Amino acid sequence: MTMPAVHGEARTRDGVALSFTRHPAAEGAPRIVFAHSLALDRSLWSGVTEALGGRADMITYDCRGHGRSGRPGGPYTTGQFADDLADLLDHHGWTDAVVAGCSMGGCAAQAFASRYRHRTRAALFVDTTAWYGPDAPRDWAGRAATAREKGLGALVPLQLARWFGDAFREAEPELMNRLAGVFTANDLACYDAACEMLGAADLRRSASMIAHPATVLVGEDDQATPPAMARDLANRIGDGAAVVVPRTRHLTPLENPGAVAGALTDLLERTAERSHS
Ligand SMILES: O=C(O)CCC(=O)CC(=O)O
Repeated sequence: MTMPAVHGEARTRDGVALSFTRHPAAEGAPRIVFAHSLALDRSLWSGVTEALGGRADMITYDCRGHGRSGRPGGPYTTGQFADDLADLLDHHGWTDAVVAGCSMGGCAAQAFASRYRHRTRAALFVDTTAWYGPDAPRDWAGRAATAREKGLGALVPLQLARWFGDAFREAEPELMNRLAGVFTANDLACYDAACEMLGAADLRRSASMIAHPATVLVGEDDQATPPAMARDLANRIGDGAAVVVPRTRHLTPLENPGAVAGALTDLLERTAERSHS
């Protein structure tokens, strides 16, 4: 049975309000926390939480500097985003959880799974990477500069095309409008700080410290964090990871929530088997 969602606010150790939604489930259900991608918000995961409703106790939230959460100035780091996740779990009295993250949220999830190994039951990394490559600091600084000089609206056509293929964009005009609204509602300084964080992110060594059941899911047409980057991440993960490649682009939780829910279901089964063996 699906219970009503609960909305609330948790405080991080440095006093930032994190706005969250909890989708409760019966006592003993697996616990999953979801981190979203750059310049979007927790609604990225709506289709996935709907698909898993009642089968897992789930928390989605807006990362610092995003959505309805606090908007502190930078610099931002993936370690700080990992600490935010830990503080969110503390707020709910969760000692551990399955952590799922998409793109920027996938970097936060990687940082969490290596920094808080004892609090990670399993990890799902979606459309993400351990490292954006040698040109990343310059590329991400360029993205932030465009936003500062021309406004976030100038980036919307690029973003939509990076997130989804032509056919999906054409079939989902309302979703595209909604996402453009979420994207342009961001605070420029926070967007800048998040871009700088992604440019500087290098989680390649920490990936080897991840020693939990893990799945790396990547859209076969993802041009932001392509399948080669995802495979590199999977190969670096301590115990190895399952790799799932649906026919999507960069935001699989929106384009094919069923594929993400299926990967999570499989991951939960593998995690349960491992804890019984
Ligand atoms: O739009 C891009 O080129 C990359 C976006 C990205 O990887 C960060 C994110 O979506 O969180």
